[in-house]
Amino acid sequence: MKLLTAAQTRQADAATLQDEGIRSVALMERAATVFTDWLTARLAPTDAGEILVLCGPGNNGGDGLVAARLLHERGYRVRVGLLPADKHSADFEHNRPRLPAAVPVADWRPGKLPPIEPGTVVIDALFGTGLRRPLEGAAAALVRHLNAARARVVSIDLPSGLFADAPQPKDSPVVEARHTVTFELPKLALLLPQNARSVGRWHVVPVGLSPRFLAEVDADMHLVDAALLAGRLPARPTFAHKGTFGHALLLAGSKGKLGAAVLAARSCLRGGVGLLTVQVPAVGYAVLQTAVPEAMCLVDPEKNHLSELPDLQPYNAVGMGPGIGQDDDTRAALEDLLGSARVPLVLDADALNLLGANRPLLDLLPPDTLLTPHPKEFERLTEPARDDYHRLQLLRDFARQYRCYVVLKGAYSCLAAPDGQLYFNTTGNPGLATGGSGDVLTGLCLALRADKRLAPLDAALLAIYAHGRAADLAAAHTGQAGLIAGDLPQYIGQALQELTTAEEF
Ligand SMILES: NC(=O)C1=CN([C@@H]2O[C@H](COP(=O)(O)OP(=O)(O)OC[C@H]3O[C@@H](n4cnc5c(N)ncnc54)[C@H](O)[C@@H]3O)[C@@H](O)[C@H]2O)[C@@H](O)CC1
Ligand SMILES: Nc1ncnc2c1ncn2[C@@H]1O[C@H](COP(=O)(O)OP(=O)(O)O)[C@@H](O)[C@H]1O
Ligand SMILES: [K+]
Repeated sequence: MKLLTAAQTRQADAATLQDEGIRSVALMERAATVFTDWLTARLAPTDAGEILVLCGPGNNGGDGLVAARLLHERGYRVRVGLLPADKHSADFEHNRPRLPAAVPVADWRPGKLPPIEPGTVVIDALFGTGLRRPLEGAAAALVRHLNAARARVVSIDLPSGLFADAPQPKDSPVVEARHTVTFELPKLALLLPQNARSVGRWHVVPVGLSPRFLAEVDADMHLVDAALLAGRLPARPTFAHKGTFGHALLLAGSKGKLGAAVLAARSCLRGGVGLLTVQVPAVGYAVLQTAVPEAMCLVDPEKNHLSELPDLQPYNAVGMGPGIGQDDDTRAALEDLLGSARVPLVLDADALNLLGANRPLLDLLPPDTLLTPHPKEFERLTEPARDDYHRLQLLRDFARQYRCYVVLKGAYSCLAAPDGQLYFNTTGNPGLATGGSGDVLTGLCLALRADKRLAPLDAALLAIYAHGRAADLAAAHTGQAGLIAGDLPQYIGQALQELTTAEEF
């Protein structure tokens, strides 16, 4: 699925009107109806009390007016507060007189803002994708007043005050919603940690935007969902043998961090690799052979840390990083790997920290290398980001400059491709916020990069999605708090199976 900018969202609206030959008030009616359906499915009239609908001057306010009318018709008690404005959109003007007389309407002016009782259900229809500048004056006063009340706020399309795809100044107010019900596609703003307090939980409701436009529009941001991945993971052929899926080499572990090697190795195997060899420092030999008997084990000459590479000739992909520490010898081995590898690389954790501490090594990164930093590791590779939007820009620039794939990990992990496209993952849950879950991702990335049938982009997309999906499957049994990284590998097979393309008839 594509992610649209605010400008593209406006174009999508216009294309929908044109393709369907309808007027914009009809689309507004449709949007407000699906919003109202969403709300009434979750909130009975008896639990709602009197719902307050706060309307701005544009089409977001128009949606609010229609929702107020529909809620009244469905037996809810409703009142409307209007933000005073010199000018209103045509569709707002169209719907203002259609409010039933039984719905009280008042202008909500600064200095005379009525109290909002705690627990009141408030529909925030002040501003949506048409916000042009940060809120100030009457709008800012109203939003501050609303945020001070401990209301149950549901925002239509976007929390008012938030730009759909750009940061706002820190001191400009934004509605703090419990739920944001957004139309057709999520907006970038909903995916970023810095907006979590405003967005609450977000939900997408369909308004039937032009499928033609959505197929044709040239987006540079995408959501990684099952539809995007359809057809990217071929079934295992009947006469497959272990060579079909590649031989991976994993360089992982140091004294006290052998667990990272074990987790990544198990994950790589569950990811479907044909053969796996793990090189660990001597201290890890018995650990690896016992914990992961399916993997072959090479022993580094050093006892406690990695110091050199084996002959790379047999391998189809090499992964390095989980638990390796940052010894000078290990840095030398990484440098050797960057200089000599002729197969896909996956770099994570301390391999990234070593790159960050030795920036000239970045120029040795082979094209199509897959890096999986969390935000702190990414900062070490680049620079501190001013905000989440700036971090995405740095991510995009980095992937372009080094022609590599970079997964910025977290909720809605973002993969940047060498062509500057961004892909936001939709699977996973906060149960993944536990030590070792990143090591599991590394192992899975390595397995899919070793599979010669997969393009680099597809391998990376499949890995981040299946990793999160495995966590969702695991959490159904363990709960989020009880989820540990060691639970994840056993669900990777199911996660991948769900994505596997059935053989065509
Ligand atoms: N255009 C369409 O066909 C549809 C639009 N929809 C709704 O329309 C919204 C977008 O509507 P609009 O484009 O009218 O935009 P908004 O309603 O989000 O805001 C635009 C209005 O606010 C004013 N404004 C912008 N920034 C301001 C600021 N900082 N301070 C004070 N006033 C400010 C503008 O002058 C304009 O009157 C969407 O978010 C969605 O809720 C839905 O009805 C679906 C269909
Ligand atoms: N709140 C969250 N929601 C979804 N995924 C998350 C969340 N927190 C962490 N993750 C995922 O968990 C993994 C954590 O990786 P990382 O920070 O490297 O952990 P570690 O170093 O302990 O292995 C990443 O894949 C990240 O996307
Ligand atoms: K809104």
